[in-house]
Amino acid sequence: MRRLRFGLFENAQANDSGTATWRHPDNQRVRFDELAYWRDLARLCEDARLDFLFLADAWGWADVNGERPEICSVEGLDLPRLDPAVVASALMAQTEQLGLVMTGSVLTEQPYAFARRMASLDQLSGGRIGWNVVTTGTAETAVQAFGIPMVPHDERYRMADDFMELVYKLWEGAWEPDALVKDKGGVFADPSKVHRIAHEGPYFRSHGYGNTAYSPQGTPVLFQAGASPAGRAFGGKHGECMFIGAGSVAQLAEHTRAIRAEAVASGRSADAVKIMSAFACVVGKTTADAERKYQRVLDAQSPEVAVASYAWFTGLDLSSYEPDTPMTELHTELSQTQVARFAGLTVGDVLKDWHAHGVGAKPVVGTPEEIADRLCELAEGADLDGFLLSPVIQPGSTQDFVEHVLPILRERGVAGKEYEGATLRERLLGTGSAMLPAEHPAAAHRAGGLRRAA
Ligand SMILES: Cc1cc2nc3c(=O)[nH]c(=O)nc-3n(C[C@H](O)[C@H](O)[C@H](O)COP(=O)(O)O)c2cc1C
Repeated sequence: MRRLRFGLFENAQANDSGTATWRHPDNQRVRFDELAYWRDLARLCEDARLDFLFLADAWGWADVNGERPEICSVEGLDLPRLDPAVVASALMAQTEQLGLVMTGSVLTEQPYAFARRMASLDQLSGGRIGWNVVTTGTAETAVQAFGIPMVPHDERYRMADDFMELVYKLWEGAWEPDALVKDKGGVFADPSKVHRIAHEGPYFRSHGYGNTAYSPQGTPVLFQAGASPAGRAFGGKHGECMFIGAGSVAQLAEHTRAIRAEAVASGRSADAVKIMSAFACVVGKTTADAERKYQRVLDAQSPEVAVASYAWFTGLDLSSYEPDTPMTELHTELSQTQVARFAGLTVGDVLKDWHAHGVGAKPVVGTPEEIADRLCELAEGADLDGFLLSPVIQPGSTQDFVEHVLPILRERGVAGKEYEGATLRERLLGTGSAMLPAEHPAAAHRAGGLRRAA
């Protein structure tokens, strides 16, 4: 079996994934607004040699009939949060090798400013930055906050394509990697390696010079998690690493086949995209012990969050439908995945279940051996390249995984013991280069001879 990659899913807010676990006595997530919480967590990841810490993000909030329900404040469901770029920036100083991946939205960001922010992070971290490209699941409320028009689901992916082309020009084409000479007796930068860029796209335009020079990776490692047909096509074209939700071997295998087929359709090789599934687990000394531990997590959560939480991700108010309405009758311009995954169920079923794990799936609950077995079964059966550990509570879930499950995976030779490669791209993609490979669409925007040499 191939060597698997591991990342930790995080979110700079008190709760995660549409659940409200903050009341659990051992859950430290409620300290998301303290630097010490993030420092300790990042060091835990780095000491365990996890490949990266991922900071998810959302701009929007839950909206039911034009109002943010009170339960959202009572349970800290959707807001408040911190900016992931600021958290990543703080954490690069607390770590030396850990990859730092953050979500950034093509709907709300300005590409020129965003390109500079990411290049700055990549520069100062020595090439440890990844960007999870999202079109924003919570778009309907986010656009109100930004005072911009709503863009329908599939069009947001066309907008994303345009955004990518512009940031590729800035990251790959504006400054050549060896443009900075810094020779005090000669030149600071070689003018022949600094290029004017021009972009006149359907959504974005920019003319002029890049505000930052070529960073260690040029383009940060590109992550993507769209699961709708438009999302998969976008991921197959641009993504280097795709996140998929948790599921059965058959469900995950269907996802990986579709994503790899999209990569091939975009002229890339099937394994150019590394696919990581979200994975939550509750570890116990015995299966019964783990079940008890999980029950305490469930008991800490209020079922009242379900309506608001589902509306946050989909804009749909499930309380306004008859409970026996089939989920297939519902449509959203927000996260279509969160409707499609419940195809065989009714509105009532989803309302009963959603508060327990929100966008996530039920965790694997068991002994370290049972969890390691399940991870191996999923990876092998569904052609996965790794897992994104989704903690149930923090830092307990991460500690349990690192102390009890990871050593078993190492013994089996499926998890690495040391970081290999200096940059996040070299480590995750095994490309032997910090730069994107020549077959990736970004490489077409590279300036001069570097494009051919890549
Ligand atoms: C592991 C994982 C992490 C995700 N992180 C984010 C995130 O941080 N922000 C966000 O808006 N959507 C996030 N998503 C959702 C997707 O990126 C995508 O926006 C959503 O599924 C809607 O697009 P779709 O209809 O194409 O699936 C995540 C999905 C998965 C599986």
